[in-house]
Amino acid sequence: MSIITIVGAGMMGSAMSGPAADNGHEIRLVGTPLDREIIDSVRETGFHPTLHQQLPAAVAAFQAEELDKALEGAELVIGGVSSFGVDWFAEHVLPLLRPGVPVLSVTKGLQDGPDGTLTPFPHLLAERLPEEKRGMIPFNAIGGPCICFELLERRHTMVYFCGADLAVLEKIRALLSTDYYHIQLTTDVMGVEGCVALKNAYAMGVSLAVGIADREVGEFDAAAAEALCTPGAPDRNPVYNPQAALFAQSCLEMRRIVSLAGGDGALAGELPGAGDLYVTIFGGRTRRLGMLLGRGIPFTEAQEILKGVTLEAVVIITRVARALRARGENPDYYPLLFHMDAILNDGAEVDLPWSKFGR
Ligand SMILES: NC(=O)C1=CN([C@@H]2O[C@H](COP(=O)(O)OP(=O)(O)OC[C@H]3O[C@@H](n4cnc5c(N)ncnc54)[C@H](OP(=O)(O)O)[C@@H]3O)[C@@H](O)[C@H]2O)C=CC1
Ligand SMILES: O=C(CO)COP(=O)(O)O
Repeated sequence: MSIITIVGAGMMGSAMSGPAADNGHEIRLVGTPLDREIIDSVRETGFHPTLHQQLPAAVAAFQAEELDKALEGAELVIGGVSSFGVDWFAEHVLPLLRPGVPVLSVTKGLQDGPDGTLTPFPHLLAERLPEEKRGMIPFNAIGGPCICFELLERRHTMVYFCGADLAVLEKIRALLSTDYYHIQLTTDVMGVEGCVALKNAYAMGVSLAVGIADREVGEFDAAAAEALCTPGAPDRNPVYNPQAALFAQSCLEMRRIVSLAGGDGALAGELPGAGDLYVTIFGGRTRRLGMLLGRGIPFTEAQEILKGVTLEAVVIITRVARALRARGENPDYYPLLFHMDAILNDGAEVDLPWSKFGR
C-alpha cells in the first residue's frame, strides 16, 4: 500500500482514484482553489458532482490550503489540472514537492515559444521547478484514449505513461496497473504528449462535418441546440464519409507536426494519435464545439453556449498555428489546422479546404 496524492479534483484527476483504489492505495484528492464545491461534496458523501459518480471509499478529500499535509509521505503525485491550471500547479505545487517523488500528469497540452518550439508539460514543469530542486523530481505524463467516466466504470482502457526514465515509469505502472487499466511505457514524451494535445484540436476539426450535415435538418433552433450540445445525443443527420476523410487528414497533419517538434510521428497513427482522436470524437467535450461551429454558429456564440465546459482545443489550435507560423512552415502542409485557426481567431466561415487535403 502506498500513498498517492492527486492534485486537481477535476474529472480526470479524480477518475484516477479508480485504478489507485483497486491497487489498495491510500488516496488523497486535493482540490485547486476552484474545486472547493467538488471537495466539499466528496468529503460529505464521496459523490463527485461533475463526474456524477461515486469515488472509491479509499479517497480522502483535501482543500487547496491543506496541500502540504496531503503531500506528506506520498510516493506518487498525480497532476489533475487542465492546461488552464498549469501555471497554478507550477506556482503552488512545485515548491512543495519532495525530491525523488515522481509526478504523473493527466494534463493534455503544449506550450509554444517565440521561436516556434512546442514544449510538452512534463518538460515545462521540470523547467519551472525552484532552482534547489532542479533535476530532483521526475515528471511523467499519461497519454492516450481515456474518457474519465469509463475509467471509473472499470472499462478496459489502454494508455501510455511517458517520461525520461523507464525505471521510474515501471514503478508508477506497478502502482496503477489493473486488469482493466493497461499501461504501455515510452521515453518519447514529445511523441505521446504532442499527439494527445493535438487530437483535441483535430477532434474539433472532424466534428465540423457533423455540424455541417446538421444544417440540412433545418434552422438552428432549440432542438438543434439540444442535439448538438447534449453529450451522447445521436447525430440528427449521420454522415460518415466526410468524418472519415477529416480523421485521416488529422492523422496526417498530427504526424507532420509531431515529427517537426522532435517526437515519433508514427505515434499519430497509434494509441496517442488515432486512438485518442477516436475516443474524443465520440465521447469528448471538444466534439460539441466542432459541431456548433460546423452548424455555422460563430465561435464567440459557441463559447457562450458551452460556458463552463473545459475546451482545450481552442488553446492548442492557436498555439500550434502560431508555432508553425513562427517556424515559417508552409500552411498548405497543415490545411485543416490553419482553417481551424482562421475559424477561431479570424472569424472565418467554415469552408473546408478539400482540394488541399491529402499528401
Ligand atoms: N475528461 C477526460 O476524460 C480526460 C481529460 N484529460 C485531460 O485531463 C486534464 C483535466 O481534464 P478534466 O479533469 O476533464 O477537466 P476539469 O475541467 O474537470 O478539471 C480541470 C482541473 O484543472 C483545474 N483548473 C482549471 N483552470 C484552473 C486555473 N486557472 N487555476 C487552477 N486550476 C485550474 C480545475 O479546477 P476547476 O474544476 O475548479 O475549474 C480542475 O481541478 C485536461 O488536460 C484533459 O485534456 C485526459 C484524459 C481524459
Ligand atoms: O482527452 C480526452 C479523452 O482522452 C477527453 O477529451 P475532451 O477534452 O474533448 O473531453
